[in-house]
Amino acid sequence: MTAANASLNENLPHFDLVQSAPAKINLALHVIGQRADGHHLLESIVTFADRGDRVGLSATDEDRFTVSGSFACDIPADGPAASGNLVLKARNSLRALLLQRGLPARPMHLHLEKNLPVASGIGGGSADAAATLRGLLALWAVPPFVDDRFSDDLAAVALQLGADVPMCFHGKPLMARGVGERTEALAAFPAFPMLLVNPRVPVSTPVIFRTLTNKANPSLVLPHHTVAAADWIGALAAMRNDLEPPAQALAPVIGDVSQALSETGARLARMSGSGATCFGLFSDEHARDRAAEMLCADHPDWYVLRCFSIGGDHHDTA
Ligand SMILES: C[C@](O)(CO)[C@H](O)COP(=O)(O)OP(=O)(O)OC[C@H]1O[C@@H](n2ccc(N)nc2=O)[C@H](O)[C@@H]1O
Ligand SMILES: Nc1ncnc2c1ncn2[C@@H]1O[C@H](COP(=O)(O)OP(=O)(O)OP(=O)(O)O)[C@@H](O)[C@H]1O
Repeated sequence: MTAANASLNENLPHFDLVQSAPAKINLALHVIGQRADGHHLLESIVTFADRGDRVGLSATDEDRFTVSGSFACDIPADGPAASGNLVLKARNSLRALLLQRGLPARPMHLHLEKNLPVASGIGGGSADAAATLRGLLALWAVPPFVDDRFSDDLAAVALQLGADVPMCFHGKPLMARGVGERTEALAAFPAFPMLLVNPRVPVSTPVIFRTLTNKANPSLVLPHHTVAAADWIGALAAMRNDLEPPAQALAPVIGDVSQALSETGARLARMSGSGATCFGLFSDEHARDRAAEMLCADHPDWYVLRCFSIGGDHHDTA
């Protein structure tokens, strides 16, 4: 398992290292089966926004955890509840893995800047966990090949933290399979001007999977040939998010969000993950910004984030 690059960030200047934890977007998500343990088998085209949460890390004498950001109030962060935070779960799991091998994992101050809405289908908690793993691997100076099994054990730790954590650890456009743990880079995948819109209704992932009735949908067909950036939108439009019907049944406003995105000029609008956030892909930045202004004026209570989706390592511009 290889991690996306670490990045220093000027807005959290007091930390030794700042890792970005970008929003994850399921551009298409097909549910094609179910395992005996109840987990669903998925095929998903996933990309990431250039915006998200941030995790600051600094070596210190005693472990600490602090939070800030617009959505800090919505996550477990204080007292015993804090141990349920995916940042601390990630730290504890990685530390246990290193200690098993006799490697040090010294105390750390971890700070989470929570900018993404919680339980919103854009993998905020998973992104935070993946960013924590990346940052700790760097600051704990874990040698790239601890032993033969380390990479497999690290992958297992990531998956145990959440089905979305392996893809967030990868951090670049990808095709995910299995329950989300098998990732394959989409190196030529384009970047798009994008809006993320959430009606501020939290949606529980387990509830959506539980209420899903159609568990054996047609497979996702990736284009065989190299697709020009602009043609990807057409290819994606022929795909689906199979979690959208159960999510809309639970939160009908998701349909309103998707429709509003289409009506304001999105070339493709769809729900991400288990909802309720919907993404809109736009032909250019101006069209995206006009749409954002209209959506904010018509729905002042919705969360609207202007961003770009990131492209693969070898992408052309859309
Ligand atoms: C909907 C997606 O976001 C798409 O990327 C993911 O499949 C969900 O990823 P996640 O939020 O990290 O999910 P987890 O925290 O691992 O799982 C929450 C619950 O969702 C259900 N779950 C999750 C993933 C999966 N492939 N099948 C499932 O049935 C299980 O009931 C599980 O207990
Ligand atoms: N750092 C964290 N950020 C967000 N949620 C967290 C965090 N730690 C624990 N949680 C808990 O995880 C649950 C899911 O939150 P999250 O925001 O990751 O959901 P999501 O965006 O729907 O994820 P996905 O797209 O992976 O299904 C919430 O109940 C929340 O309380």
